[in-house]
Formats: sequence, structure tokens, C-alpha cells
Amino acid sequence: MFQDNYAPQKGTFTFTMIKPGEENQDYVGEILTMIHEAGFRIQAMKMVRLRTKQAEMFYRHLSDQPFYQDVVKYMTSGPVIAAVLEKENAVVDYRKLIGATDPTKAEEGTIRKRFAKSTDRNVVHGSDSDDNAAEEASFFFSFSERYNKDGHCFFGWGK
Ligand SMILES: Nc1ncnc2c1ncn2[C@@H]1O[C@H](COP(=O)(O)OP(=O)(O)OP(=O)(O)O)[C@@H](O)[C@H]1O
Repeated sequence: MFQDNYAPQKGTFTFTMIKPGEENQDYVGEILTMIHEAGFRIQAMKMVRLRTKQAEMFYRHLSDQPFYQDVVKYMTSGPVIAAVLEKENAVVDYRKLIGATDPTKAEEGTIRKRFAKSTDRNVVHGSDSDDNAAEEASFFFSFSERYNKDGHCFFGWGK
């Protein structure tokens, strides 16, 4: 019953969050359309409000930065939409789609260029490596919450 070929292969998916805020919730439909039109398929998605400890854990790589507590406060200020996105070369292609961390430096046609007002409220998160995509996807989703294109849930990681 548990077939290995249901396992997600590293390099074929990334993890994203649409960050909190009324303005970002207004853009959800358009952001998902951009994601879809760029060729990503949604394997899993949920709306969830992070607790402080969870946000601290998720952004622990920034813990020595002066803006760390502001990021944690912002990321816990309302619900985020978390999703696992499937595509060949997903991590690199999704970072291209979202654009630079600072939206003033983001290229035309990117999500941050279109919707983000500032670096500290830059609308979306995207994993920056395959290992982080795997860790972040499993931070939010259990295997039974992720589905392949045939509608079968994943039971483990890649062979
Ligand atoms: N100089 C800064 N001032 C304020 N907030 C910042 C600054 N740099 C980064 N941040 C916030 O911390 C988040 C994580 O920073 P990181 O360096 O990991 O950038 P990123 O990988 O582009 O963003 P994300 O992890 O959200 O995809 C940024 O998205 C932004 O919200």
C-alpha cells in the first residue's frame, strides 16, 4: 500500500508562505495565479497562525540580526498561507518568481516587485535551498497532507 514512488524528490519542490497582513490577503488570488502561470503545482496548502516559538524557530538563522524580533512579531501578527509547490528546479525558479528580498531591487514581473511595499513586509517567503525546502515543508505539513499529481499522498522522502 505504501509505495516508494509517492515520495517527493528533492529538487522538485519548494516551500512558500504568503506573509500576514490585510494587504497581503487582498493579493492572495493574484499571487496564486502568478504561481500557477509560472508552472508550479500546489502539493499542499493551509492557512495557519504561527506561535512565537514557531516563528522564532523558522527564522532562527536571523537570530543575531537586529530585526529578528520584528520579523517574529510580524510573522505572528496574523495568519500565513503556507504551501508546497512542485516544479522541476522549483527552489531556483521560485526565488526568481518572488524577486529580491528588498522589493525596490526586485525585477519587473516578480511577486515582490508587484505587491511588496518594503523589505520587512515583502509579501512572500521562498525556500533558498533544497534542504531548507524539505525542512520547511515538513515544519508545516505531515506526509499525509501532501499530494502528488495523481492525488496520492506522500509517505516518505525521496529514494
Ligand atoms: N534589513 C532588513 N530589515 C528588516 N527586515 C529584514 C531585513 N532583511 C531581511 N528582513 C526580513 O527577514 C526575512 C528573512 O530574511 P532573509 O535574509 O532570509 O531573506 P529572504 O530569504 O529573501 O526572505 P524569506 O526568508 O522571507 O524568503 C525577509 O524576508 C524580511 O522580511
